[in-house]
Amino acid sequence: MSQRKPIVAGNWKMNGSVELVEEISSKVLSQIEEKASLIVFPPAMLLSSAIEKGFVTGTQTVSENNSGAFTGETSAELAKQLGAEFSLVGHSERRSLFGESNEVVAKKFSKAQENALTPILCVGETESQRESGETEQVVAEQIKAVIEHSGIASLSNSVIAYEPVWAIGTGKTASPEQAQAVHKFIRDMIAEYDGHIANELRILYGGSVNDSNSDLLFAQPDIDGGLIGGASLKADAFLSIYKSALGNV
Ligand SMILES: O=C(CO)COP(=O)(O)O
Repeated sequence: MSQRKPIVAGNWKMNGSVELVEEISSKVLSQIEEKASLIVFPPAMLLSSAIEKGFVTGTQTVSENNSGAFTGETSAELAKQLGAEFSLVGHSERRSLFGESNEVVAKKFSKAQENALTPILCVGETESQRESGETEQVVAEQIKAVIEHSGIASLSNSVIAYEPVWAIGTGKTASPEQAQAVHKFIRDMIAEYDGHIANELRILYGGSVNDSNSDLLFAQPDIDGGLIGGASLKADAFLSIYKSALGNV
């Protein structure tokens, strides 16, 4: 069991509604305890509603630019003004559907921090990369791109989410042992730069987490909570996953 405060984060992707913000807030917010954080990442259009209801929030991505002629982009500066506190960067859907390279993700990470948003850096391998034994190399490269761009100290004010691409939205969760092995690899890799940062860093697991597998996943020594997709859209399941995190501290 770690001293790190766990996080249960809900990535709504392009789902949800004003009604869902209301429903989840009314069922979940009264159950929040100091010892574990709950964060929601709604679509940008619902950010204000979620903040008004009292959620701790973040954006699902940020632009690597501050402002200007970038139609459709999400500004870290404006998100901060609205009251957002976090931003996902490098989610695998952004990498695969919107062509975000490790270098672009590193710029977004730094733009989030420049605007006092805490980045949650998403990393993870595809199924074919796992099958060919490249998991550690892929994850290491994704993290090293950020270290090269912003320095190792930048990780002290960030969170990492390990989300194997093959487990996202597929119902194929990584086993607690498989997830723990990669989380430990990430922590050990960062410890080679700075042991203190590695020890303090929260590393979340994401990929088909639900209220039946969250207990065992969160009990692993290097898993500090979860980044939840589909199950974060259902108030009861999301609450029960949050309670798994509470149960592990
Ligand atoms: O992508 C995810 C969270 O960012 C995981 O999604 P699922 O929980 O729906 O697999």
